[in-house]
Amino acid sequence: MTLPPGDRIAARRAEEGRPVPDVVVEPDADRLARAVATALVARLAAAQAVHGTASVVLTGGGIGTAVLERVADLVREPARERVDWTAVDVWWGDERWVPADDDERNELGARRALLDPAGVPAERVHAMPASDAGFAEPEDAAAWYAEQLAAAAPDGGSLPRIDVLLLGMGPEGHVASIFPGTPAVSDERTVVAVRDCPKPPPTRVSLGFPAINAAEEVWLLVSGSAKAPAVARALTAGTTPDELPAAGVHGRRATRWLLDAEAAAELDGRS
Ligand SMILES: O=C1O[C@H](COP(=O)(O)O)[C@@H](O)[C@H](O)[C@H]1O
Repeated sequence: MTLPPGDRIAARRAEEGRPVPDVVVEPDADRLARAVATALVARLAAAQAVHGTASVVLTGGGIGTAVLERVADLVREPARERVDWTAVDVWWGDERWVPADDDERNELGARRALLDPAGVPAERVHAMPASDAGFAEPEDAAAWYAEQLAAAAPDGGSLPRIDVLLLGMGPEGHVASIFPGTPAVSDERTVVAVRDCPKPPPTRVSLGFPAINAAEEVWLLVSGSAKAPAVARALTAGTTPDELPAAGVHGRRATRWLLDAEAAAELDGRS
C-alpha cells in the first residue's frame, strides 16, 4: 500500500517515537506573527495554570522578533492578556558572540520588542553571555550557560522544563546556530560554541540538539519564499540533520511548523 505523503511522514515520526509535526499556514508574515503571538500567550498561560511558572526559549531573526512585538501588543491589551510576566523564565536558543550593546544581539532585540515592555524581572531573563561579559572564549560562555540551565533543572538534571522553544530557520535549514555540515550537528552537549558560521557574525553560542529536543514543544517559525525549499526538505522523510538541521528538531510533546503561505509553497511535493 502506498501512503499519501502526509501519512508517510506520520508513520516515520511514529517509528522514531517523535510527535508527528503539526503544520499551520497563515496567509502572510504579519498574520503569522499575530497568530503565533496569540498561541504563545495561551501556551504560557496554560503552563502557569499548571506549574505556577512558564518557561520559553526565544529565537532571533525577522519573524521571531516580529512575534515578540505582537506579544507586546497583547500585553498592552489587559483584557486579552493572561500571562504573569513576572513568572516567565526566558532563555535563548542562540546568541551572537558580539558586545552586549551590539544590535546583532538576539537578546537586545528581544528586550526591546517584549521583555522590557512586559516587565520580565531581571532574574528570570537568562541571556547567553556577550563577548564583553568577561569570558575569554565562546566555549567558556557555552559551558557557563550549560551550568545555568543545569542549575534551573529539577532533581539534578541538566535542563529545566521548557514549555515552548521557538526557532527560526535559515534558507539553508539552520536552526538556532546549528548550521548544515558543522560539528554542532553531532555535538552531544546542551550548549555549544559555534565558529566560522556561514552567516555573519561568524562566532556564536547555541543550544545543541539535546537541549532543543528536550523542550515540551518546539515551534519553528518560518516566513518568506526563500525558505520554501528548506521547509519542504525538512518535512521530507529521509532528510538528515547534517544536511538540514531543521529536519532534526522535535519537541517531547509537540513539534509545530508555523509558516506563512510563501514558506509553505513547496510543501505539496514532500514525501
Ligand atoms: O542567525 C540567525 O538566524 C535565524 C533565522 O533568522 P531569520 O532572520 O532568517 O528569520 C534565527 O532563528 C537565529 O536565532 C539567528 O541567530
